[in-house]
Amino acid sequence: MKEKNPWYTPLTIIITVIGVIAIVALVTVAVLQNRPLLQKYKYGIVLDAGSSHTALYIYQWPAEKDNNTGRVEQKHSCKVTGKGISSYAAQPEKAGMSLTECMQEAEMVVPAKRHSETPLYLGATAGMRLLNIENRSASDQVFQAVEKALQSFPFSYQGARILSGQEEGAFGWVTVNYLDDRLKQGLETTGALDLGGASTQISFVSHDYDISESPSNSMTFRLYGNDYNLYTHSFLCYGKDQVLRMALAKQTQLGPSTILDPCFHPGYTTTRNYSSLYDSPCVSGRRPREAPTNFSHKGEGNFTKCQEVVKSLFNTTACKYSKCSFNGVFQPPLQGPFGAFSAYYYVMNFLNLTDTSIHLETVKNNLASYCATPWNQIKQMHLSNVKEKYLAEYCFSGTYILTLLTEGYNFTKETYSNIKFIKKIKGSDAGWTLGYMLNLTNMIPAEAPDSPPLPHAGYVSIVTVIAVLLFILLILSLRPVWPRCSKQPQIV
Ligand SMILES: Nc1ccn([C@@H]2O[C@H](COP(=O)(O)OP(=O)(O)OP(=O)(O)O)[C@@H](O)[C@H]2O)c(=O)n1
Ligand SMILES: [Ca+2]
Repeated sequence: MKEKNPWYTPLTIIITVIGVIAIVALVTVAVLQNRPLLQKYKYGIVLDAGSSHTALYIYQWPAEKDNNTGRVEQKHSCKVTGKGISSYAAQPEKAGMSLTECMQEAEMVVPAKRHSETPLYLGATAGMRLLNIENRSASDQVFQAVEKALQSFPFSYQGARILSGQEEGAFGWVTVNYLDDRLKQGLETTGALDLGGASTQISFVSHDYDISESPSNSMTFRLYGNDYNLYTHSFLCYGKDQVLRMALAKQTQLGPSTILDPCFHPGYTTTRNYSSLYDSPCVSGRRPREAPTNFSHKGEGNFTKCQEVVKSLFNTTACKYSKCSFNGVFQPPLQGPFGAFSAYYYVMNFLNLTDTSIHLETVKNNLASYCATPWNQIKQMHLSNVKEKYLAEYCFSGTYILTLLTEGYNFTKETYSNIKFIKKIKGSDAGWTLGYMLNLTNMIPAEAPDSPPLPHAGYVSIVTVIAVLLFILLILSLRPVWPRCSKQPQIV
């Protein structure tokens, strides 16, 4: 008699079909239930009203995660044409008008249905701090004009204000460490070095930092369940444009009609106006009594002499603390890696000196030979793609940066390589704006967010494996029944 295959019984077929359908249904439910929702974004806009220029940044993050784990990233940036808003002190309405083009761009970039819920902030830094010191009512008028302009756009306007130096430094630090994913993971943090046109900031976590020594330099944060005790300081007037004024003021102290400046290339010559040079609170006290209207500014191209001029702008003798950077400002021992951005990056990138693994002496030698290059030659090489104003100043700026880092902040030839000159981190610009927005929108929680114990893919795989195992078990448990019914020995 032909033996019937027990696997082909109707019962087995029915069980198999039902089992397969059940597994498919189970896995489909698991996949669909936990599938990330269709990516929808929310947006935030921050205007960085710096001393030299204004830039607009648009950030985006997944809509369903805005309160904790979602990654905020830079979606778009727009550089406002013209100078910083503080330069419009004499005609404030123009400060507002200058923002129009970038704001219109923002209207295009942010989807219309998100406009009304998109927060819009403007933060002003050292240029407005100086204007506020110099002429309070002019600074108020600039703000009024800017507010009026920003309110005419369909976003959720959240205000325009001057950031304190501490905020500027601390938010730059938050940005760098947020983008590097160091905060969420509780890793060692990166210090932040920001060099602007009118001020410069240094911020880092130092374990040897005793807050009580200088409470005004301390900022404490609790982020993702970790406590940070941040040291931060902003030096007003030590941004590269104001330092250049101070350097020129130092050299024109006696009111000569010609100065031979070691920080500019040999053959460089221009006429400058005494009044506009001294038109800043950073130098106004030094104006010579009997100065001619103009002076002739000629280059000499001598790095060593230039460094002496720059060094003379740092007071490194007076210090009432255990340790100081310069001008009597407390600074704990430097610690960890540092990211140096904004003008640090622009200048060192132009000079091809962003590689900090190169020995500091070699960096200085390269800069010295760049400074000694005749102005004509420099123009021939770069004028086609770099603005003449920037170009003329890179020797000075490079010298200032190296002097600030070594003589000011006390980086040594050994610790210089801890610095990385950076512009962007994972597509977002390094700067204070992202940290500012994250803080104002409470997007970094103080405590570590609860996350599901398993990632989505892991969950689906485990459900699938368990379902298949159960099914096999079911089949196997039925199996002993079949041979008994079909293979019964024949009793003769
Ligand atoms: N390609 C560029 C762009 C800018 N700069 C210089 O970099 C400085 C400005 O840096 P930035 O970070 O934009 O300063 P602000 O934010 O405008 O100034 P602050 O932060 O002090 O308010 C200015 O001296 C500008 O001349 C430069 O040398 N090369
Ligand atoms: Ca800046």
